[in-house]
Amino acid sequence: MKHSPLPASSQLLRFGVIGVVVTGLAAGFAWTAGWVGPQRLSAQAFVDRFEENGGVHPGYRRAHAKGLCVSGWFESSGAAAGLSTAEVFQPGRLPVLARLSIGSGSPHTPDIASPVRSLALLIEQSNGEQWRTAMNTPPVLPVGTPEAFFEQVGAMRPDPATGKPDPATMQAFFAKHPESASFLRWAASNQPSSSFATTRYHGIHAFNLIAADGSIQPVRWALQPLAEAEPLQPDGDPNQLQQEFSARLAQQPARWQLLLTLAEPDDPVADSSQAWPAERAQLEAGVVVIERAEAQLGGACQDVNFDPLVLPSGIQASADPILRARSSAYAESFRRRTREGAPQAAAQPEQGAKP
Ligand code: HEM
Repeated sequence: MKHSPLPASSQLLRFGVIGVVVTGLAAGFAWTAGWVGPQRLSAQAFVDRFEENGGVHPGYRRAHAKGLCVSGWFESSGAAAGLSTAEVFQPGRLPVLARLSIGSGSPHTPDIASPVRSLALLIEQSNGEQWRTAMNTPPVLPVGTPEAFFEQVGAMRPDPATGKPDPATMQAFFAKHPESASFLRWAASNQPSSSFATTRYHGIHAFNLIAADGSIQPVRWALQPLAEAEPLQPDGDPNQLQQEFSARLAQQPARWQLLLTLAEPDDPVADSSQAWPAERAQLEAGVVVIERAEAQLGGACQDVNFDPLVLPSGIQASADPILRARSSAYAESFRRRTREGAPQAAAQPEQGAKP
């Protein structure tokens, strides 16, 4: 059956909502200590703003609050071994701890109410180093700086009368930020699939791969699902995606190809709102295989901070300022939720599937 697309205006509003809840910002290492920059943005201010929009849910992540712990392995093809000394790119298999989530800041949001789905990975190397990466469905961000992102979070504050962001405020924000054109084109055409397992996830930022001779190759990474996608058919279950994923795993593992897109010299590597030309070369670096799932409360991913700056040698952060801002905001969210303590699973029946 053909899936009828949402009108572009609805798509934009929904993505804007999630973008706000999903992201946030800060700026560089100074964020962890407090304030930085002329606007005096801080990780604390960002997380406060998420809480203003999504509410305070003690013990939960302040963004992507609802999720499922999953695990499996990464089978590297070795195709990227010449570009990076990281063990993760040498041929072989490494264990993966991961988390599937939706973008909302509330753990009570119905799965399909969020157009942004996410997959966060922690790949453990045998030398103890880890590669952590938290990926989302959009290939680019609406804006390219922490300050603009902070503004976006503010623009998305729910209107008390409707419980939703004000469409006029959203439109005004995007009009003020023409760099959001690439994101808006994607949002208008994206059609959600029926499963976390058939969703493509993007790392969005550029990272530098460092080869044995010291040469540097900027890349962006994405996980391309290996199972065929079907259109989303709402079934009324608020935990529809979690239930579907757990049922799917009982039959077969979920698999994604890790794709590395290689930048050419003039491609923007410090601005995540800018797409790279579609013809850029890609490498198939390996396959992520997920074979187990468990509820996040008490699960192995509960107390993990998927900080995107936790990288093994052979992979380095680019100069993208949002990447550094994320690191500090995640730490602030982690501090708050672990200080509060984990919610009890029995008291949170709406939290999600119990695989
Ligand atoms: C400045 C921009 C951003 C800010 C401030 C921000 C903030 C946050 C915060 C506070 C959390 C909760 C962390 C925790 O308690 O462990 C979070 C989770 C997450 N963010 Fe972001 N985010 C930003 C951008 C992004 C981007 C660009 C992506 C995708 C590339 C992304 C993907 C995720 C994912 C997947 C999670 C859930 C990770 C998990 O499962 O634990 N975020 N974000």
